[in-house]
Amino acid sequence: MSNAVNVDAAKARRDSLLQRNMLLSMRLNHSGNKDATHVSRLPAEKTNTNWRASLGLSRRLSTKSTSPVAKVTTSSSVNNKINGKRYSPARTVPPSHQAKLNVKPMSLDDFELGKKLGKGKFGRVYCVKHKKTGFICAMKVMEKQEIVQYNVQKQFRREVEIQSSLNHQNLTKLYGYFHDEKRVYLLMEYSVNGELYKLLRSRGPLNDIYASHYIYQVADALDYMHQRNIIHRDVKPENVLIGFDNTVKLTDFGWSIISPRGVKRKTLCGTIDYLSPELINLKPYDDKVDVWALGVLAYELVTNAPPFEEDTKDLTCKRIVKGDLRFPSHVSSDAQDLITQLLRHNSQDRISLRDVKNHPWLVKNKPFW
Ligand SMILES: Nc1ncnc2c1ncn2[C@@H]1O[C@H](COP(=O)(O)OP(=O)(O)OP(=O)(O)O)[C@@H](O)[C@H]1O
Repeated sequence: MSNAVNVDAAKARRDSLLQRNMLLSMRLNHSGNKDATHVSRLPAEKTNTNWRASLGLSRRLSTKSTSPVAKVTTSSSVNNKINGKRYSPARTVPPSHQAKLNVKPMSLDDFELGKKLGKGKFGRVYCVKHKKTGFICAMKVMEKQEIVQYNVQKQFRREVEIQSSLNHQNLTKLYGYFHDEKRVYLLMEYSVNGELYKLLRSRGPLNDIYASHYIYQVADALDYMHQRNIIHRDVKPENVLIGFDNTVKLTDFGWSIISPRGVKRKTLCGTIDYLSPELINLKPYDDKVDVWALGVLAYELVTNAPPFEEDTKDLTCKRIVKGDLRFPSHVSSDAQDLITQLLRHNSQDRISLRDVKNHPWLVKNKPFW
Protein backbone atom coordinates (compact mmCIF):
# COMPACT_ATOMS: atom_id res chain seq x y z
CA MET A 1 0.00 0.00 0.00
CA SER A 2 1.40 3.44 -0.83
CA ASN A 3 2.19 5.99 1.83
CA ALA A 4 -0.54 8.31 0.52
CA VAL A 5 -3.13 5.57 0.83
CA ASN A 6 -1.92 4.82 4.35
CA VAL A 7 -2.22 8.44 5.34
CA ASP A 8 -5.72 8.67 3.85
CA ALA A 9 -6.85 5.52 5.64
CA ALA A 10 -5.41 6.71 8.93
CA LYS A 11 -7.05 10.06 8.46
CA ALA A 12 -10.41 8.52 7.69
CA ARG A 13 -10.23 6.63 10.98
CA ARG A 14 -9.83 9.89 12.79
CA ASP A 15 -12.47 11.82 10.96
CA SER A 16 -14.27 13.74 13.67
CA LEU A 17 -17.72 13.90 12.22
CA LEU A 18 -17.91 10.26 11.20
CA GLN A 19 -16.52 9.17 14.53
CA ARG A 20 -18.86 11.39 16.43
CA ASN A 21 -21.81 10.00 14.56
CA MET A 22 -20.58 6.44 14.91
CA LEU A 23 -20.01 6.80 18.63
CA LEU A 24 -23.28 8.60 18.95
CA SER A 25 -25.23 5.82 17.30
CA MET A 26 -23.45 3.32 19.57
CA ARG A 27 -24.57 5.49 22.46
CA LEU A 28 -28.09 6.03 21.29
CA ASN A 29 -28.52 2.31 20.87
CA HIS A 30 -28.17 1.78 24.54
CA SER A 31 -28.74 5.10 26.28
CA GLY A 32 -30.84 7.45 24.16
CA ASN A 33 -29.04 10.53 25.40
CA LYS A 34 -31.08 13.60 24.51
CA ASP A 35 -28.24 16.10 24.54
CA ALA A 36 -26.28 14.26 21.91
CA THR A 37 -28.98 14.04 19.29
CA HIS A 38 -28.14 17.18 17.39
CA VAL A 39 -24.89 15.77 16.04
CA SER A 40 -26.72 13.02 14.20
CA ARG A 41 -28.90 15.31 12.11
CA LEU A 42 -27.13 14.72 8.78
CA PRO A 43 -28.28 15.30 6.16
CA ALA A 44 -30.92 17.87 6.95
CA GLU A 45 -34.35 18.44 5.58
CA LYS A 46 -33.88 22.13 4.81
CA THR A 47 -32.66 23.09 1.38
CA ASN A 48 -34.24 26.35 0.38
CA THR A 49 -33.83 28.39 3.53
CA ASN A 50 -32.83 32.01 3.37
CA TRP A 51 -29.28 30.89 4.03
CA ARG A 52 -27.94 34.18 5.37
CA ALA A 53 -30.72 34.55 7.87
CA SER A 54 -30.42 30.94 8.85
CA LEU A 55 -26.67 31.29 9.38
CA GLY A 56 -27.33 34.45 11.35
CA LEU A 57 -24.68 36.27 9.36
CA SER A 58 -24.87 39.83 8.19
CA ARG A 59 -24.10 41.15 4.75
CA ARG A 60 -22.52 44.22 6.32
CA LEU A 61 -18.83 44.78 6.73
CA SER A 62 -16.86 46.87 9.16
CA THR A 63 -13.27 48.04 8.94
CA LYS A 64 -10.29 48.03 11.18
CA SER A 65 -7.64 50.43 9.99
CA THR A 66 -4.72 48.30 11.20
CA SER A 67 -5.57 45.33 8.98
CA PRO A 68 -5.03 45.38 5.23
CA VAL A 69 -8.03 43.12 4.92
CA ALA A 70 -11.23 44.75 6.11
CA LYS A 71 -12.52 43.24 9.31
CA VAL A 72 -15.86 41.62 8.68
CA THR A 73 -18.28 41.12 11.48
CA THR A 74 -21.27 39.05 12.35
CA SER A 75 -24.60 40.73 12.86
CA SER A 76 -25.67 38.90 15.95
CA SER A 77 -23.86 38.77 19.21
CA VAL A 78 -23.69 35.47 21.00
CA ASN A 79 -26.40 35.32 23.57
CA ASN A 80 -24.16 34.48 26.47
CA LYS A 81 -22.86 36.26 29.49
CA ILE A 82 -19.36 35.72 30.77
CA ASN A 83 -18.48 36.95 34.24
CA GLY A 84 -21.60 39.07 34.13
CA LYS A 85 -20.60 40.77 30.87
CA ARG A 86 -22.39 40.13 27.64
CA TYR A 87 -20.18 38.21 25.23
CA SER A 88 -20.10 40.06 21.96
CA PRO A 89 -17.31 38.84 19.72
CA ALA A 90 -17.74 41.32 16.92
CA ARG A 91 -19.60 44.57 16.53
CA THR A 92 -21.66 45.43 13.51
CA VAL A 93 -21.07 48.80 11.94
CA PRO A 94 -24.42 50.42 11.26
CA PRO A 95 -25.11 51.02 7.55
CA SER A 96 -25.01 54.80 8.07
CA HIS A 97 -21.42 54.58 9.37
CA GLN A 98 -20.39 52.40 6.46
CA ALA A 99 -21.59 55.03 4.06
CA LYS A 100 -19.48 57.64 5.88
CA LEU A 101 -16.41 55.38 5.90
CA ASN A 102 -16.97 54.57 2.25
CA VAL A 103 -16.33 50.88 2.87
CA LYS A 104 -16.48 48.75 -0.23
CA PRO A 105 -17.59 45.20 0.51
CA MET A 106 -14.93 42.64 -0.30
CA SER A 107 -15.40 40.21 -3.15
CA LEU A 108 -13.50 37.38 -4.78
CA ASP A 109 -12.16 39.87 -7.35
CA ASP A 110 -10.09 41.50 -4.62
CA PHE A 111 -7.96 38.35 -4.33
CA GLU A 112 -5.49 36.46 -6.45
CA LEU A 113 -6.00 32.74 -6.00
CA GLY A 114 -2.87 30.73 -5.18
CA LYS A 115 -2.16 27.14 -4.24
CA LYS A 116 -4.92 24.89 -2.95
CA LEU A 117 -3.96 24.09 0.63
CA GLY A 118 -6.47 21.39 1.34
CA LYS A 119 -10.03 20.23 1.42
CA GLY A 120 -12.29 19.84 4.43
CA LYS A 121 -15.78 18.46 4.83
CA PHE A 122 -17.37 21.76 3.94
CA GLY A 123 -14.98 23.47 1.63
CA ARG A 124 -11.62 23.98 0.07
CA VAL A 125 -8.83 26.16 1.41
CA TYR A 126 -6.56 28.27 -0.82
CA CYS A 127 -3.59 30.51 -0.28
CA VAL A 128 -4.67 33.92 -1.60
CA LYS A 129 -3.18 37.37 -2.06
CA HIS A 130 -5.14 40.54 -1.43
CA LYS A 131 -4.45 42.34 -4.73
CA LYS A 132 -4.44 45.89 -3.38
CA THR A 133 -2.09 45.30 -0.45
CA GLY A 134 -0.26 42.07 -1.24
CA PHE A 135 -1.48 40.63 2.07
CA ILE A 136 -1.31 36.83 2.03
CA CYS A 137 -3.90 34.75 3.83
CA ALA A 138 -5.76 31.46 3.68
CA MET A 139 -9.23 31.52 2.15
CA LYS A 140 -11.77 28.85 2.97
CA VAL A 141 -14.45 28.57 0.31
CA MET A 142 -17.71 26.91 1.26
CA GLU A 143 -20.82 26.20 -0.78
CA LYS A 144 -23.87 27.78 0.85
CA GLN A 145 -26.00 24.95 -0.40
CA GLU A 146 -23.87 22.39 1.48
CA ILE A 147 -23.97 24.36 4.73
CA VAL A 148 -27.74 24.37 4.59
CA GLN A 149 -28.02 20.83 3.19
CA TYR A 150 -25.99 19.40 6.07
CA ASN A 151 -27.75 21.59 8.57
CA VAL A 152 -24.53 22.99 10.01
CA GLN A 153 -25.62 26.63 10.01
CA LYS A 154 -25.52 26.81 13.78
CA GLN A 155 -22.13 25.17 14.02
CA PHE A 156 -20.77 27.38 11.24
CA ARG A 157 -22.13 30.55 12.82
CA ARG A 158 -20.66 29.67 16.19
CA GLU A 159 -17.32 28.84 14.59
CA VAL A 160 -17.19 32.26 12.91
CA GLU A 161 -18.26 34.13 16.02
CA ILE A 162 -15.85 32.37 18.33
CA GLN A 163 -12.88 32.44 15.97
CA SER A 164 -13.30 36.13 15.19
CA SER A 165 -13.35 36.92 18.91
CA LEU A 166 -10.00 35.26 19.62
CA ASN A 167 -6.64 36.97 19.37
CA HIS A 168 -3.70 34.83 20.42
CA GLN A 169 -0.41 33.98 18.70
CA ASN A 170 -1.20 30.25 18.80
CA LEU A 171 -4.78 30.43 17.49
CA THR A 172 -5.55 30.79 13.78
CA LYS A 173 -6.99 34.26 13.34
CA LEU A 174 -10.13 34.82 11.35
CA TYR A 175 -9.72 38.17 9.56
CA GLY A 176 -13.21 38.25 8.16
CA TYR A 177 -15.61 36.84 5.62
CA PHE A 178 -17.70 37.74 2.61
CA HIS A 179 -20.06 35.87 0.33
CA ASP A 180 -21.57 35.83 -3.11
CA GLU A 181 -24.60 34.11 -4.52
CA LYS A 182 -23.25 30.59 -4.08
CA ARG A 183 -20.41 30.63 -1.61
CA VAL A 184 -19.11 31.92 1.70
CA TYR A 185 -15.43 32.91 1.91
CA LEU A 186 -13.54 32.95 5.20
CA LEU A 187 -10.24 34.81 5.36
CA MET A 188 -7.82 33.33 7.85
CA GLU A 189 -4.25 33.56 8.94
CA TYR A 190 -2.07 31.40 6.68
CA SER A 191 0.11 28.70 8.24
CA VAL A 192 2.87 27.95 5.73
CA ASN A 193 3.86 24.50 6.97
CA GLY A 194 0.44 22.85 7.07
CA GLU A 195 -0.96 20.32 9.51
CA LEU A 196 0.95 18.86 12.44
CA TYR A 197 -0.82 15.61 11.53
CA LYS A 198 1.02 15.43 8.20
CA LEU A 199 4.35 16.27 9.84
CA LEU A 200 3.81 13.45 12.34
CA ARG A 201 2.92 10.96 9.62
CA SER A 202 5.98 11.83 7.56
CA ARG A 203 8.56 12.58 10.27
CA GLY A 204 7.16 11.40 13.59
CA PRO A 205 7.69 10.66 16.39
CA LEU A 206 9.09 14.02 17.37
CA ASN A 207 11.99 14.50 19.74
CA ASP A 208 11.42 16.11 23.15
CA ILE A 209 12.55 19.54 21.97
CA TYR A 210 9.94 19.82 19.19
CA ALA A 211 7.23 17.98 21.09
CA SER A 212 7.57 20.07 24.25
CA HIS A 213 7.64 23.29 22.20
CA TYR A 214 4.39 22.37 20.44
CA ILE A 215 2.72 21.28 23.68
CA TYR A 216 3.69 24.56 25.36
CA GLN A 217 2.08 26.55 22.56
CA VAL A 218 -1.13 24.53 22.45
CA ALA A 219 -1.35 24.71 26.26
CA ASP A 220 -0.97 28.48 26.10
CA ALA A 221 -3.68 28.75 23.43
CA LEU A 222 -6.06 26.56 25.45
CA ASP A 223 -5.32 28.51 28.62
CA TYR A 224 -6.27 31.71 26.74
CA MET A 225 -9.49 30.13 25.48
CA HIS A 226 -10.44 28.67 28.86
CA GLN A 227 -9.89 32.03 30.54
CA ARG A 228 -12.57 33.30 28.16
CA ASN A 229 -14.79 30.35 29.03
CA ILE A 230 -14.40 28.76 25.62
CA ILE A 231 -13.77 25.02 25.29
CA HIS A 232 -12.20 23.88 22.01
CA ARG A 233 -13.48 20.27 22.18
CA ASP A 234 -11.57 19.00 19.14
CA VAL A 235 -7.86 19.21 19.94
CA LYS A 236 -5.88 16.79 17.72
CA PRO A 237 -2.90 17.02 15.33
CA GLU A 238 -5.20 17.63 12.34
CA ASN A 239 -6.31 20.84 14.04
CA VAL A 240 -2.84 22.16 14.77
CA LEU A 241 -1.21 24.08 11.92
CA ILE A 242 2.46 24.96 11.70
CA GLY A 243 3.64 28.40 10.70
CA PHE A 244 7.12 29.85 10.33
CA ASP A 245 9.73 29.11 12.97
CA ASN A 246 7.74 26.23 14.52
CA THR A 247 4.97 28.48 15.72
CA VAL A 248 1.86 26.36 15.92
CA LYS A 249 -1.73 27.52 15.58
CA LEU A 250 -4.68 25.67 17.00
CA THR A 251 -7.48 25.84 14.47
CA ASP A 252 -10.97 24.52 13.58
CA PHE A 253 -13.40 26.00 16.07
CA GLY A 254 -16.37 24.09 14.67
CA TRP A 255 -16.88 22.28 17.97
CA SER A 256 -15.85 25.11 20.26
CA ILE A 257 -18.40 26.29 22.76
CA ILE A 258 -18.80 29.12 25.22
CA SER A 259 -19.27 27.52 28.59
CA PRO A 260 -19.35 29.77 31.66
CA ARG A 261 -17.34 28.40 34.58
CA GLY A 262 -19.17 25.95 36.75
CA VAL A 263 -21.63 25.01 34.01
CA LYS A 264 -21.07 21.46 32.81
CA ARG A 265 -21.92 20.38 29.28
CA LYS A 266 -23.31 17.17 27.87
CA THR A 267 -23.03 17.22 24.06
CA LEU A 268 -20.85 14.48 22.70
CA CYS A 269 -18.03 15.70 20.49
CA GLY A 270 -14.36 15.19 19.67
CA THR A 271 -12.42 12.44 17.95
CA ILE A 272 -12.53 8.91 19.42
CA ASP A 273 -8.81 8.65 20.21
CA TYR A 274 -9.00 12.06 21.90
CA LEU A 275 -12.21 11.54 23.89
CA SER A 276 -11.87 11.79 27.66
CA PRO A 277 -13.47 9.20 30.01
CA GLU A 278 -16.21 11.64 31.05
CA LEU A 279 -17.17 12.18 27.39
CA ILE A 280 -17.26 8.45 26.72
CA ASN A 281 -19.31 7.86 29.85
CA LEU A 282 -21.68 10.67 28.80
CA LYS A 283 -21.05 12.51 32.05
CA PRO A 284 -21.34 16.30 32.24
CA TYR A 285 -17.96 17.81 31.41
CA ASP A 286 -16.04 21.07 31.39
CA ASP A 287 -12.85 22.56 29.92
CA LYS A 288 -10.82 19.67 31.40
CA VAL A 289 -11.73 17.67 28.27
CA ASP A 290 -9.23 19.89 26.42
CA VAL A 291 -6.59 19.16 29.08
CA TRP A 292 -7.14 15.44 28.50
CA ALA A 293 -6.86 15.93 24.73
CA LEU A 294 -3.60 17.82 25.27
CA GLY A 295 -2.30 14.72 27.08
CA VAL A 296 -3.31 12.51 24.13
CA LEU A 297 -1.63 14.99 21.77
CA ALA A 298 1.60 14.97 23.83
CA TYR A 299 1.61 11.16 23.80
CA GLU A 300 1.04 11.07 20.05
CA LEU A 301 3.83 13.57 19.41
CA VAL A 302 6.44 11.50 21.26
CA THR A 303 5.27 8.02 20.15
CA ASN A 304 3.52 8.68 16.82
CA ALA A 305 0.32 6.94 17.95
CA PRO A 306 -2.49 7.89 20.33
CA PRO A 307 -2.22 6.23 23.76
CA PHE A 308 -5.35 4.07 23.74
CA GLU A 309 -5.40 3.09 20.07
CA GLU A 310 -6.93 -0.35 19.39
CA ASP A 311 -8.26 -2.15 16.33
CA THR A 312 -11.86 -1.23 17.06
CA LYS A 313 -13.39 1.93 18.41
CA ASP A 314 -15.16 -0.06 21.08
CA LEU A 315 -11.88 -1.40 22.42
CA THR A 316 -10.33 2.06 22.28
CA CYS A 317 -13.21 3.44 24.38
CA LYS A 318 -12.78 0.63 26.89
CA ARG A 319 -9.06 1.33 27.27
CA ILE A 320 -9.72 5.04 27.74
CA VAL A 321 -12.26 4.42 30.47
CA LYS A 322 -10.00 1.88 32.16
CA GLY A 323 -7.10 4.34 32.08
CA ASP A 324 -4.89 1.70 30.50
CA LEU A 325 -1.91 3.96 29.82
CA ARG A 326 1.40 2.39 28.76
CA PHE A 327 4.56 4.04 27.46
CA PRO A 328 7.16 2.73 25.04
CA SER A 329 10.54 2.63 26.79
CA HIS A 330 12.03 5.43 24.66
CA VAL A 331 9.66 8.07 26.12
CA SER A 332 11.59 10.25 28.60
CA SER A 333 10.57 10.16 32.26
CA ASP A 334 9.71 13.88 32.23
CA ALA A 335 7.40 13.44 29.23
CA GLN A 336 5.81 10.42 30.90
CA ASP A 337 5.25 12.39 34.08
CA LEU A 338 3.47 15.27 32.33
CA ILE A 339 1.37 12.99 30.13
CA THR A 340 0.32 10.93 33.17
CA GLN A 341 -0.78 14.12 34.94
CA LEU A 342 -2.75 15.25 31.89
CA LEU A 343 -4.44 11.88 31.44
CA ARG A 344 -5.92 11.49 34.90
CA HIS A 345 -9.26 9.70 34.82
CA ASN A 346 -10.85 12.13 37.25
CA SER A 347 -10.99 15.45 35.43
CA GLN A 348 -10.43 17.49 38.58
CA ASP A 349 -7.13 15.64 39.22
CA ARG A 350 -5.69 16.76 35.89
CA ILE A 351 -2.82 19.21 35.96
CA SER A 352 -3.76 22.85 35.29
CA LEU A 353 -2.66 24.47 32.04
CA ARG A 354 -0.60 26.99 34.00
CA ASP A 355 1.28 24.12 35.67
CA VAL A 356 1.74 22.44 32.30
CA LYS A 357 3.68 25.48 31.14
CA ASN A 358 5.95 25.21 34.19
CA HIS A 359 6.40 21.45 34.06
CA PRO A 360 10.07 20.27 34.06
CA TRP A 361 9.64 18.62 30.64
CA LEU A 362 8.91 22.02 29.10
CA VAL A 363 11.20 24.08 31.29
CA LYS A 364 14.23 21.83 30.61
CA ASN A 365 13.67 21.85 26.85
CA LYS A 366 12.81 25.55 26.54
CA PRO A 367 16.42 26.75 25.94
CA PHE A 368 16.52 24.60 22.77
CA TRP A 369 13.28 25.83 21.19
N1 LIG B 1 -5.10 28.71 7.81
C1 LIG B 1 -4.59 27.71 7.10
N2 LIG B 1 -3.31 27.76 6.68
C2 LIG B 1 -2.79 26.73 5.96
N3 LIG B 1 -3.47 25.62 5.62
C3 LIG B 1 -4.74 25.51 6.01
C4 LIG B 1 -5.37 26.55 6.77
N4 LIG B 1 -6.63 26.17 7.05
C5 LIG B 1 -6.80 24.96 6.49
N5 LIG B 1 -5.66 24.57 5.86
C6 LIG B 1 -5.46 23.30 5.12
O1 LIG B 1 -6.65 23.01 4.41
C7 LIG B 1 -7.19 21.75 4.80
C8 LIG B 1 -8.70 21.83 4.88
O2 LIG B 1 -9.07 22.65 5.97
P1 LIG B 1 -10.53 22.72 6.52
O3 LIG B 1 -10.53 23.64 7.68
O4 LIG B 1 -11.47 23.02 5.40
O5 LIG B 1 -10.89 21.27 6.89
P2 LIG B 1 -10.39 20.27 7.98
O6 LIG B 1 -9.78 21.01 9.12
O7 LIG B 1 -9.56 19.22 7.31
O8 LIG B 1 -11.67 19.52 8.44
P3 LIG B 1 -13.10 19.94 8.80
O9 LIG B 1 -13.83 19.88 7.52
O10 LIG B 1 -13.43 18.86 9.76
O11 LIG B 1 -13.12 21.28 9.43
C9 LIG B 1 -6.55 21.42 6.13
O12 LIG B 1 -6.40 20.06 6.25
C10 LIG B 1 -5.22 22.16 6.07
O13 LIG B 1 -4.23 21.33 5.54
